[in-house]
This record gives sequence, structure tokens and C-alpha cells, in this order.
Amino acid sequence: MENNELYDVTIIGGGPAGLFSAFYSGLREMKVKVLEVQNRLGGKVHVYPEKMIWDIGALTPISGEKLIEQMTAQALTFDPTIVLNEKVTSISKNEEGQFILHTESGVEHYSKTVILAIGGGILNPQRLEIEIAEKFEVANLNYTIKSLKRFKDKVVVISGGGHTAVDWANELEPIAKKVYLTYRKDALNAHEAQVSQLMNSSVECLFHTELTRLIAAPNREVIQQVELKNNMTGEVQLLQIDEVVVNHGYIREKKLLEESDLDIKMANEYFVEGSAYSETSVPGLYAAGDIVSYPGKVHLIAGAFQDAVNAVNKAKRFIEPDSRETGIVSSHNDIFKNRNRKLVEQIVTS
Ligand SMILES: Cc1cc2nc3c(=O)[nH]c(=O)nc-3n(C[C@H](O)[C@H](O)[C@H](O)COP(=O)(O)OP(=O)(O)OC[C@H]3O[C@@H](n4cnc5c(N)ncnc54)[C@H](O)[C@@H]3O)c2cc1C
Repeated sequence: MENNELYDVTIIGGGPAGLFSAFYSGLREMKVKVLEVQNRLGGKVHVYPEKMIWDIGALTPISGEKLIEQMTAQALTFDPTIVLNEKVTSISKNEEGQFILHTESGVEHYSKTVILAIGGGILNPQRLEIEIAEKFEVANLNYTIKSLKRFKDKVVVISGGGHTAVDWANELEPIAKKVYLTYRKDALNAHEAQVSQLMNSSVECLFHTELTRLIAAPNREVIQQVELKNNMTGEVQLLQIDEVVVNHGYIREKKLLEESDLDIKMANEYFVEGSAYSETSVPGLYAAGDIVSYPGKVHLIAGAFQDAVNAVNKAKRFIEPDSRETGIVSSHNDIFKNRNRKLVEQIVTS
């Protein structure tokens, strides 16, 4: 199946980097398409819809959910084509030098340039290696937290000791009746401030312990007790709980880069003098967000936005070598003249 319409830029991934790339490509008057494997835009931020995000410039604390809403609204400013449930499996080039994006659905997408905004790849939570665990996933075994309300006045055990586990322990502590954190090592691996908040709270940390068994309530597919084993002493304890949260990291599927006909290398693997970190080894193919790595790169939303601008500006120059190397401030952009006028009128008349 072919989708012959040729786009100036096709962005793979609809997370923060992809969404801001879509907006910025529109600002630079390019014809834009976004391909996203999930059935919704927002990327990894869907892992933490109720978490408050504090570290995005000019945004006072904002929930993940609200941020997705705002990023999406901004991305849609210039009416890009958005294709959801579309997994890109490989990238090739045809004789005319156009990119062809091959997908699991069989549809091929054509583009003059491509921006890889795939984050760490397709994310799937690392699941518990305990037999029967899967059957509790609809009840009270959680790999992501979709609603804080669910944990109100509950006894919760969180398994994990990284950023996500520590973040959730802190978020749930004022809501839940009791939070236990079980971790197989003896020190947590998260931001100092988050760790000290946790260690000075009512969260009970059980170090050197691992979740070894899930015990169901009689005749119900709901976990009622968990068995924790101390990996130093071999001692076993049972905890009566209402909810189990497992944050053992993610398995990242990154086959796209390996399985493409093109030999795609990110800037950190192939950097040549004079090139930019948004460039890859393939001319016309750029990268933004968590997929890229360079000295000083921040794997955070603010970093993804800056990468997006760089990648879009490169893509624009690839198509139109005489165009400006960088964009101009948005208020000077002709595209916004009418919109600005309307906004100013609204402010003046309100
Ligand atoms: C628990 C947690 C808390 C966090 N808290 C903060 C915070 O407070 N502040 C902050 O700044 N950052 C935070 N981050 C980090 C932030 O979420 C990431 O830096 C950001 O999401 C990176 O954006 P991205 O667009 O590069 O990648 P992603 O958000 O991972 O988006 C990539 C998108 O590409 C899609 N995709 C991947 N492969 C394909 C394919 N082959 N075909 C089609 N689509 C594909 C994915 O489905 C996904 O939607 C947190 C992360 C986690 C896990």
C-alpha cells in the first residue's frame, strides 16, 4: 500500500520532541506529517499523567495530562497530518532521494526529510517475572499510575528504586494509607531531593528485599498479600496490601534503526567536524529528543524542545538551502500576524 503524497518533513514519534517539531515545522512553512505507534499523542508523558512537572521554562507546575493537552494543541497549530496507530518499521530512500517510511500496517509514507523523535523507542514496562502476575493486571497490579484517586486510603507496595519508583512513592504518600517501597539494593537511584523527601516521610523503605510471591484473595483474581524476601538474610515476610505498583524500568524496542536499509547512526556515534547534534549519518534524516545523545544533553522535556528546533531548522535548509539557518522569533513571523491581531483585539476588548 502506498501513500504517495509527498511531505516536506515526516516526524516519527508524537512525544514532546515530535509534537514541538510538528509545531516548529509548521512555523517554518513546511508540509508536515506525524506518525505515532500509539493510539494517542504525548509519548512518555502518558507514563505519568497525574505527576506535577516543575521544570519546564515558563510553565508553573503542570500535570502530565495537562501538558499533553497543551503540547498537542500547539502541535496542531498549522494543521499537520497526524497518523496514529502507525508503527514505522524501517526507512529507505528511493531513486529520487525521497524517504520511504515502511510501516507495520503496510502503508508507505513519502517524505523529503524525516525527523526521528522516537525517544528511547517503543516503551513497554518491564513486567514482574512471577508466574500468574499477568492475571492481576486488571485488578491491583499496576505498571503505570493512571489515576491517583485509585490509591486513596490504600495500603500500597511499590517495587523499584529508580526515579519512577521514588517519584511515585512521594506522590502517593500523602494520599495512601501507607506506602511501602521494596528495593533489591541498599540505596535509591533518584534525584537527591526526591530521595531525601522520601527518607523523611512516612514511606517505609525495605532495602535488600524483592517481591517473590503474589498471594490472591480467596476465589478472586486480586492480590491480597505480597511475599518479600530479604536477599541478604533469606528472611521472608508477608505484607497485607491493597495495591501493588511495579517500576522496574522499561523494555525499549528500537528495531527501527537496526532494521532500516539505510545505515543510520546518531551524531554521537558518527560526529564529524562542522555537523550538528541533530544530524544523523543520513543526509535529510534528523533526530530530536531522548533519542539523541551529546555532551550536556538533558533527557528532559525542555531538552526535547531545543532539539526539535535544531532538527527542524536543519530539515528546512535541506529542502531549501537558501533559507535562513535558524528561524526568526515567532512574533515576527508573517503567519502569526492575523492571529496576533485577533488575540490583541480580544485582550483590548475584554
Ligand atoms: C516517570 C517519568 C517522569 C518524568 N518526569 C519528567 C519531568 O518532571 N520533567 C521533564 O522534563 N521530563 C520528565 N521525564 C522525561 C520526559 O518524559 C522525556 O524526556 C520526554 O518524554 C522525551 O520526549 P521524546 O519526544 O524524545 O520521547 P518520548 O516521550 O518517549 O516519545 C517518543 C514517541 O515515539 C513513539 N515511537 C517510538 N518508536 C516509534 C515507531 N517505530 N513508530 C512510530 N512511533 C514511535 C513512541 O510511541 C512515543 O510516543 C520523565 C520521564 C519519566 C519516565
